[in-house]
Amino acid sequence: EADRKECTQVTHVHEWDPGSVIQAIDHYCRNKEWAMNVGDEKGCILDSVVSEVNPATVLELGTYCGYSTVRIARLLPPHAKLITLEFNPAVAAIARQVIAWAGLEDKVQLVEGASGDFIPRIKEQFGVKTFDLVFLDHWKEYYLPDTKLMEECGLLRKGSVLLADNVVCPGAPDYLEYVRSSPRYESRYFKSHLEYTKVEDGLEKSVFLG
Ligand SMILES: CNc1ncnc2c1ncn2[C@@H]1O[C@H](/C=C/CNC(=O)c2cc(-c3ccc(F)cc3)cc(O)c2O)[C@H](F)[C@H]1O
Ligand SMILES: [Mg+2]
Repeated sequence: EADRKECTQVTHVHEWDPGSVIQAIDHYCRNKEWAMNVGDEKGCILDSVVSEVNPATVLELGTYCGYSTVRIARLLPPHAKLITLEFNPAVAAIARQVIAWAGLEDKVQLVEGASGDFIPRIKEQFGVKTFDLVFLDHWKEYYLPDTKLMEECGLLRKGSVLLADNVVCPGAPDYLEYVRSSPRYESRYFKSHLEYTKVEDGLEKSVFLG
């Protein structure tokens, strides 16, 4: 199981490496202007789940500025692929820079478009059969419909892990109800805090049982 080790990051800012990109964003959002990145506290839980799953294929719904994209991609084994979906072009352009600064372009495929349109096309367009890990961090009311869509499109296999941000704040009640009551999922809540604040939030890790 993913442990909740305190993850202390000591990074030497030589050139733009993933650790210094992560540190720079966290520092700015904690001290200058809040932003809805998963952040350092929940980020450590994300790190431990990624390390535990050691995925060859990852799907991220909601790239935003690319903070969690960098957190995930930096931990992927060689030849692993992360597809991240973002439908706001301005935000996608920022994420591309953040991913490039971290030197992770060859592990990440940022696709501009809406999850509802792209999920049904991922198989034939990107040659992905199933995802080992899905990180949900887009508009919260789409967590459930998109999860059902991924099931219908056969993108999940026995053992696929769904990790959802913000299941408490802002909350995704219908999604939580679904993954916690469905016999097809084994779900676990990782209690944490809303990024850069003391407000409760957490990640829900749900293993698809096939
Ligand atoms: C619907 N399909 C989509 N397809 C592709 N990209 C998408 C899609 N939907 C959104 N995007 C893209 O994904 C991002 C959206 C992220 C939404 N995130 C949040 O709202 C969110 C909100 C809070 C929050 C908490 C407390 C408070 F007081 C204020 C805010 C905290 C969090 O960690 C969040 O993740 C991006 F912006 C949008 O273009
Ligand atoms: Mg979030």
